[in-house]
Amino acid sequence: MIAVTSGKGGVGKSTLTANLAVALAARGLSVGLVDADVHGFSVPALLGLVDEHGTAARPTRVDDMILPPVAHGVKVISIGMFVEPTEPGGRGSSVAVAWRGPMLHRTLQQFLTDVYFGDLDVLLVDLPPGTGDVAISLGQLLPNAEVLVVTTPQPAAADVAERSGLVARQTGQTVIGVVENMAGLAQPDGSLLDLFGSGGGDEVARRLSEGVDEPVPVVASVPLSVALRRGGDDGMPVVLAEPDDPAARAIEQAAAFLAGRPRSLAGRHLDVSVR
Ligand SMILES: Nc1ncnc2c1ncn2[C@@H]1O[C@H](COP(=O)(O)OP(=O)(O)OP(=O)(O)O)[C@@H](O)[C@H]1O
Repeated sequence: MIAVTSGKGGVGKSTLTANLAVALAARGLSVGLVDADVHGFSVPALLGLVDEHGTAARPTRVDDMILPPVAHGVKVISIGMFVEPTEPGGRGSSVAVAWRGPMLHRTLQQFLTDVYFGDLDVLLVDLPPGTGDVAISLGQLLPNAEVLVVTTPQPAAADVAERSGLVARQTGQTVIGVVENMAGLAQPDGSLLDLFGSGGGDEVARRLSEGVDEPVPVVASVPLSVALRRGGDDGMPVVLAEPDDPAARAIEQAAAFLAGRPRSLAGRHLDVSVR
């Protein structure tokens, strides 16, 4: 169980989580993905699970069980699969979900207990940005989760990203790595354009390594990439659509790190602590 978090929105957390899930599935792992970004769910669209009307694929119900749709080998569940889009032709996330803490907590709990994922090697959870209700709920529901922190290279973003890692740690979760996204864009002349500065990933990793036994590494630095953005818009993740793109390679590096960790949810109950 790996939760992906970020200090603030728009840093590419959902895009990276979707690509990581697909990259892990392509390695032959059995992968589930929970889109817990209930206010800004975008995972169904990123994985091509939204039709031309903006309606996300529906899970199948069998008695009390919810069977998640499968996209590119990944079993996916999202709040976007349970609501109607407000704008025809929207991408699903235009639905305003104005839920407060207890409702979010119950939804997350239901996603983790009633959705039948079968035997999984990895379950990725896309958290909403920040340190709010859902992050804390997840910490309570899944105290054993491991956490990846996504940040941009901007040094100013390091504070909020660090805080999201610290909140995870306070609820007993383990921060296993930092992914830097939106790093330098390669120019035709070979130089790098550091649109969002540089060093943010290293800085967050350094701070989160303070006072813990195992240092927190930067597991990948993913450059700005038109192909990555396009893959998200098309519902065809860049790791499949354009695997030689530098962003796809960086995501593969993060996937290799995750795949190499000793983990198996196979045959294990998810260890959800219901309160
Ligand atoms: N490396 C990148 N290069 C170019 N565009 C990117 C990159 N990473 C993400 N993007 C684009 O940035 C936008 C925000 O990405 P995304 O929705 O994944 O962010 P997020 O952190 O999940 O945001 P939120 O949590 O607020 O929903 C998207 O349009 C996505 O295509």
